Amino acid sequence: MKSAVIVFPGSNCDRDLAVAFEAATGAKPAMIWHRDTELPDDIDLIGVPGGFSYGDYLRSGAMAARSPVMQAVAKAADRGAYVLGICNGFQVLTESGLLPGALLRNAGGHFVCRDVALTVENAQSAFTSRYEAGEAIRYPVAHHDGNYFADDATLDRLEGEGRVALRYAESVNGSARNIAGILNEAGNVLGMMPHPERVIEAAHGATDGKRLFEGLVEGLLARA
Ligand SMILES: NC(=O)CC[C@H](N)C(=O)O
Repeated sequence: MKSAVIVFPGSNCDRDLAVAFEAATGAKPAMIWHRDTELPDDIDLIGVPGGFSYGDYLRSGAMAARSPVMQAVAKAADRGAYVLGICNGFQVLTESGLLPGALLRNAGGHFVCRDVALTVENAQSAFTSRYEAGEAIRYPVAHHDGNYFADDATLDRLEGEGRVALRYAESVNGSARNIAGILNEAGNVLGMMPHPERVIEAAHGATDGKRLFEGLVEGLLARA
């Protein structure tokens, strides 16, 4: 099972994500610099981490989305590799067109940094298979651009196709329909603002995020 974490100038959650991938898969992920143009053909799992790529200049994730490596990420996603974008990673995935919509400035204009209550909406994706549908969980958030926006037709489609994976169970950032995480059409790309990699071991004070990574590994083993 091969995993990779993409590193942009300004990424700051790449190592946390690497620790989470290693704990779940049993092997260290390849750390891939954003200028690289290729990923191994047999890559199974790609993490697009949180942080402030390019200092959030222009729009969060906009410049990173144009990094050479993102074409390789899109190609890997096309052939079914799992792609997990967390926080800035979610912003990069919307900016690069792998996921619909956009992450706008938080309603209220403040950076929000705290644990939030979430509901698992779809427990059938590879990312959420270890949770129950409707389960209440808590992950931390830390962002200023987490206000998910899409037009009504796109939102209706996401809801209708079960592509809202996670929803805030409280008011956090003004996101349309309280959306915290969405899937692509094929279900192998997930973008989410909350940070599961920050709650995977007892020392973190909570372990709600652990099952997300375990579910992914289970999904990959089932495919093999
Ligand atoms: N923790 C993060 O990934 C921060 C994301 C992003 N740069 C924001 O603040 O909106």
